[in-house]
Amino acid sequence: MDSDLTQKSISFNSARFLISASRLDECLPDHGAEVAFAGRSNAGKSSALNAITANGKLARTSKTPGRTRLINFFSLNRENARLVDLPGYGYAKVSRDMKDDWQQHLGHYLNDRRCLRGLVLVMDIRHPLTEFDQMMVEWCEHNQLPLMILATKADKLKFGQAKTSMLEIAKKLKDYQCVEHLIMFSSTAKRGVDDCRQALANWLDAPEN
Ligand SMILES: Nc1nc2c(ncn2[C@@H]2O[C@H](COP(=O)(O)OP(=O)(O)OP(=O)(O)O)[C@@H](O)[C@H]2O)c(=O)[nH]1
Ligand SMILES: [Mg+2]
Repeated sequence: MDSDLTQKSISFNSARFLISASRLDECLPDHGAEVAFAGRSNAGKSSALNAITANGKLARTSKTPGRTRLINFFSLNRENARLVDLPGYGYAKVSRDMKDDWQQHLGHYLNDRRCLRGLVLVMDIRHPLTEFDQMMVEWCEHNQLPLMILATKADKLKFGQAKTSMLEIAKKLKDYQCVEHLIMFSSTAKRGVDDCRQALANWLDAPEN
């Protein structure tokens, strides 16, 4: 029988917390399909995950940057399909050592995780494409990893301003093959959630390469 027909369609509402890891060797076995959420501290990664899974309590969010300090894994209704909330980068208030430590573990995860199917790069629509964001885009391009950009907190701008910002982001990214989706997003207003879910389901459904 065609295995695609036997696969359950992915339901994001069924997401559950699995484990937290501070290092690559604490992560779950590298099987199945994962999509990770990366971005600056306070950009809105955990909030985006909560909007996508329609579960406000799934990933912890905070007004204070640096809330997510571990790599958090969330299961979906399909065995071995997972969403991953990564610690934010660029948080200035932690010590240099701690910062290096995180970045190293993040680097290990991104470089070595074979089941990673795509990266969701979350950026505040009012401060898009920071230096670190650009590094992530370059990294995805270099590693041929599909990239989805969520320009979030769109509710903080008037619609016209948000549109202009999207056009500017699109212009800056037009030469990157890795950018598969650029979505105007708001966790608060639930904008872009359906488009994001659709794109995530396609990545998680794709056969292993
Ligand atoms: N208005 C508005 N606020 C948002 C939105 N998304 C997130 N926020 C707020 O932004 C702050 C940071 O959100 P988080 O989701 O915790 O950010 P994060 O990227 O996970 O941060 P770290 O875990 O520190 O890396 C919180 O106060 C959220 O309520 C949004 O779409 N609209
Ligand atoms: Mg977070």
